[in-house]
Amino acid sequence: MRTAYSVEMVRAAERELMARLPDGVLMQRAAAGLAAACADVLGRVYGRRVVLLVGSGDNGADALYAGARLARRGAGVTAVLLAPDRTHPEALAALRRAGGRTVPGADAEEPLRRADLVVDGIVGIGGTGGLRPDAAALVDVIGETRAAVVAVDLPSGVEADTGEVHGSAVRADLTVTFGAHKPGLLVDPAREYAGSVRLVDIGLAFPGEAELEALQHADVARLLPVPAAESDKYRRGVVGIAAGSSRYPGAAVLAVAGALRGGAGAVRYVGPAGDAVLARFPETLVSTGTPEQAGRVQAWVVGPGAGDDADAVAAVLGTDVPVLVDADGLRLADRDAVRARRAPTLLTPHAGEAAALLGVAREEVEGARLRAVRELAERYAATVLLKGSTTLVASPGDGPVRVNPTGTGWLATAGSGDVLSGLAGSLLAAGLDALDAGSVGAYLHGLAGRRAADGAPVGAHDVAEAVREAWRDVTD
Ligand SMILES: NC(=O)C1=CN([C@@H]2O[C@H](COP(=O)(O)OP(=O)(O)OC[C@H]3O[C@@H](n4cnc5c(N)ncnc54)[C@H](OP(=O)(O)O)[C@@H]3O)[C@@H](O)[C@H]2O)[C@@H](O)CC1
Ligand SMILES: [K+]
Repeated sequence: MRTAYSVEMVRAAERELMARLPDGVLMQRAAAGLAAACADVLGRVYGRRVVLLVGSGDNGADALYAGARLARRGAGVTAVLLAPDRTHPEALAALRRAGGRTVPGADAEEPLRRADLVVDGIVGIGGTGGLRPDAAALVDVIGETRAAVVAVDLPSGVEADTGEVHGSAVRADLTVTFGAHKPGLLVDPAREYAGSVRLVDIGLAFPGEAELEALQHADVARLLPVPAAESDKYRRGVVGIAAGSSRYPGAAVLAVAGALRGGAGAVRYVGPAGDAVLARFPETLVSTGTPEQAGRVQAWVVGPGAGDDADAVAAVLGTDVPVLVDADGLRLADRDAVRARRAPTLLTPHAGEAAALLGVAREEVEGARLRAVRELAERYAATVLLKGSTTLVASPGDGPVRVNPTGTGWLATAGSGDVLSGLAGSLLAAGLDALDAGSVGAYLHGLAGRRAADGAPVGAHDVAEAVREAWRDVTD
């Protein structure tokens, strides 16, 4: 499991460790890791031109100490001091001893334009709000150069705890982060500014819960249902799909396609698209009538392509088995009925649907995904999977939010969400709890999207087909 910790927890871990170590040890560990990463980016250090952007805090000090290491290996290092009077004195002295030179912020443009590498030490976890104007002006210049950009701890200007970006921020090729990932490094839009992320272990220990968790192959393999020798379809779980309409029969087919690959023992379909479903998947148990009249089901998926069938949504919410609500179902679901449920409920909105549920603009959700997903989970007293450029899954309360690491832009294709709802619903029927079903479903779905795309556009149907390949990848 990969984890990310809030600034508050990183600070607490830092205090605890610093109390037991001589002064400056942590910063030297950070600087050594940072310098090594910069050397990797440069390939050859000797003779290369490195510009450090140095703010007034310890983030700038890390940059200075790493710059000193690079200067000792023959790089030409120039430090741009944004706050010359408040620069970390020892770190500055170390850079000067190593032969580095300094310039004030006003003279940054010329060295920046000639740089091979820019090290962003403007601000780290101590930053709040967007960058100040002098720092923001430098960011604009970096954007015009060919230099590689390495961010220290975080790209300056992004919010460490939320992944929000207010105003301009540094766009890095690589972010070297210390002690733990910060939430912003894993959540868009900030994640996109971070480039690739390298974690330098400086010895911090975290007794409490993480803010974010990202499943890895081994975690998913552990959670995936495996049929036992004596399994029958009911023990493996039957998932009911109440989806599709005469206008959107395809949504039903795709949800069933996902459900068949999710590990349930059987898929039951209820709705007006039974013929289309059977034509494609003869193994489906199709019933006409309402969800209450269908046979035994261990979890329901309701909503994809459902049009205005509010009765089906209400009927499914009234059952005492786990329920996944997606697409039209989200609009039709009564909030109090969701809140009143005792069995697990998983809502799977994309940003537009989440915005409608929260009564805000879509951009607001996209700019603050973590906040939006937690807020929805509280309001609905349900687990919420927020789809998009970073898919997040949150249950009510303060526990860690799951962030999906396998997403790909290729999944932004019509019907892809229907496949995910079937897949995650199937995992619910197989006995996973809502947080696990949502995050394992998103993981497999993302991997399947990558597998199916392999660098070229895909349709949702291809993604469903590739889920088995993804499953094998994970359990291999
Ligand atoms: N945690 C650890 O274990 C370790 C942490 N380490 C390192 O320490 C870093 C944290 O250092 P930190 O606490 O000194 O804060 P930091 O990020 O440098 O920023 C504070 C300065 O920035 C300024 N400033 C604020 N907002 C701003 C803005 N929007 N735009 C521009 N400027 C802004 C603010 O100025 P002021 O408000 O005072 O004018 C203040 O002086 C951390 O990220 C990591 O790199 C490692 O060395 C080793 C172990
Ligand atoms: K930084």
